[in-house]
Amino acid sequence: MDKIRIRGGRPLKGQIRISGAKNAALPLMAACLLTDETLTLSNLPHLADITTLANLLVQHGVDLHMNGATDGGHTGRVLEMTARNITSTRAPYDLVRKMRASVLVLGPLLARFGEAQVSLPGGCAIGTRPVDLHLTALELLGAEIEIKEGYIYAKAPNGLHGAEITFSKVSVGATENLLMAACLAKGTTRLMNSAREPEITDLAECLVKMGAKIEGIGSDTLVVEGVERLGGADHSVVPDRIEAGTYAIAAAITNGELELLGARIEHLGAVIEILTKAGVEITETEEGLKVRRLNGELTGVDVMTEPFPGFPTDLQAQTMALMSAADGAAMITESIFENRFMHVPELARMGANVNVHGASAMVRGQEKLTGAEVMATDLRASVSLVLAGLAAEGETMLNRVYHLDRGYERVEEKLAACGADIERIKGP
Ligand SMILES: CC(=O)N[C@H]1[C@@H](OP(=O)(O)OP(=O)(O)OC[C@H]2O[C@@H](n3ccc(=O)[nH]c3=O)[C@H](O)[C@@H]2O)O[C@H](CO)[C@@H](O)[C@@H]1O
Ligand SMILES: C=C(OP(=O)(O)O)C(=O)O
Repeated sequence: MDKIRIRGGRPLKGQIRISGAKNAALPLMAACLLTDETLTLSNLPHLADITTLANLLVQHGVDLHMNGATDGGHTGRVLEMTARNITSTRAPYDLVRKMRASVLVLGPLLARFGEAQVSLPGGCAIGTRPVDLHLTALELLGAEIEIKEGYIYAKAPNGLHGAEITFSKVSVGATENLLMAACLAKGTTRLMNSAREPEITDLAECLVKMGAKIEGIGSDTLVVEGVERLGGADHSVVPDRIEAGTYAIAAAITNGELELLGARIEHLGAVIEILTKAGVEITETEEGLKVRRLNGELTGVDVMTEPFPGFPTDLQAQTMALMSAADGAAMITESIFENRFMHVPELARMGANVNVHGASAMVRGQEKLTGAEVMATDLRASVSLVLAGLAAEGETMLNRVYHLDRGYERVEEKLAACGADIERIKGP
C-alpha cells in the first residue's frame, strides 16, 4: 500500500488547476444508461472512483472509451460512453461495495429497461448512509421494490410515471437518482426539498443537453416533464469545489498564497464566509480564485455543516485541521453524517486539541502542530491529515493513501509544484 511522506513548514506558493468534480462526474457517468446514443464527458478527473464506476458500466454492457489527457492530465480526460447493448441490469456487490455512488445506476436502469438489481451499498466509515429515500421515491414513480439477499430488486414492467415527491430529508444521491429516472417517466414529476448542490445542477444541465425537460434547476424544486427517449450529448464536468476548498485551506494553513485555476466563487459562498472570518483573503482572478492569509494570523471560527448552499460536510475535516492551527477556539458541528470525526484521533497525534461532544467538536487552536505517523480512515479525513502535515513541524507519514486516491487527483504532484516537500512512497 502506498504511503505519503510530508516534511511540513513550507508556505505553498503558485497555481493549482482544479480538476473536474468527482461528485459531478459519477452521476454524469450513470446518466449514460438513459440513452442508446453516445454521451461524451470531458474534464473528467483521473481518480479511483471514476475507474470503479467505469468498471460497473462495462459490466452492464456499456461501450466505453477513455482518452487520456495529452498534457499530463492538466485538462482532464475525455470519456465516451454508449449504452446501446446493455447485457445486464445487475450491479453486483463486488463493485457497489467499493463505492456507494454505484447506487446511481438504479434510477437510469429502471427508467430505461423497467428493471434493475443493485446491491445495497451498505454503510461506510462516515455513517450508515441508508438509501430509503431513493427507494420510497422510486416507488412513488411506480417502481415495485423488494430487498432480498442484500440486493435491491426493482421493477417497473409498465414503465415509470410522474409523481409529486417531497423528500423528507435533503439527499444529494436521492435527488440525482430521481432526477434521472423522472426524465424517462410518463408525465410530470415534481421533486420537492431536493438537494441543490452544484453537482446536481451540472447533472441537470447535461440531461437537458440530452433532451430532458427540467425546470427549476438550481432550486429545491425540480420539475421534470418526462420524454420518450434521450439522446447523446457532450458535456464538460464542473470544477471540483471540494478540491478547490481543500487547496484554499492548504494556502491558509501554510501561510502561503495559491491561485486556484478554475475555482468558482459561486460554489464556495459558505466556505469563503468562514475562511474570511478566520483571517483568509480570497479574491477573484481572471482564471479562478487567489487565496492567502490577510495579515498572517488565523482565528478560530465556529462552523456547522449543512446541505448546499451551507458549509459542505466534505470540507469539515479539512476545516478542523485549519482550526487546529488557528488562534483561539472553534466549535465544529457535523449535521450531515453521524460518524464523520474519525480524523480527530489522528489529528490529535499531530498535536491538535479536539474534544468531541456528540455531533460537535471543540477545537482549541495550537501554536504548532507536529509531524507524526497517521492513518487515513476516509477520503476527506485523509486530506485533512495532509493539510495538517503541510503545516506541522517535522515529518508526517500518511498510511492508507488509497482513501485519498478516491478523490484527489495527483495530490502530491499538485502540492509539490507549489513548494510542498511531499512524496509518495510506493507500496508493494
Ligand atoms: C458521490 C457523492 O456525491 N457523494 C456526496 C453525496 O453523498 P450522498 O448522496 O450519499 O449523501 P446524501 O446527501 O444522500 O446524504 C445526506 C444525509 O441523508 C441521509 N440519507 C440519504 C439517503 C437516504 O436514502 N436516506 C438517508 O437517510 C444520509 O445518511 C446522510 O445523513 O452527498 C454528501 C452530502 O453532501 C457528500 O458528503 C458526498 O460526498
Ligand atoms: C463522502 C464522499 O464520497 P462518497 O459519497 O462517494 O463516499 C466524499 O466525496 O467526501
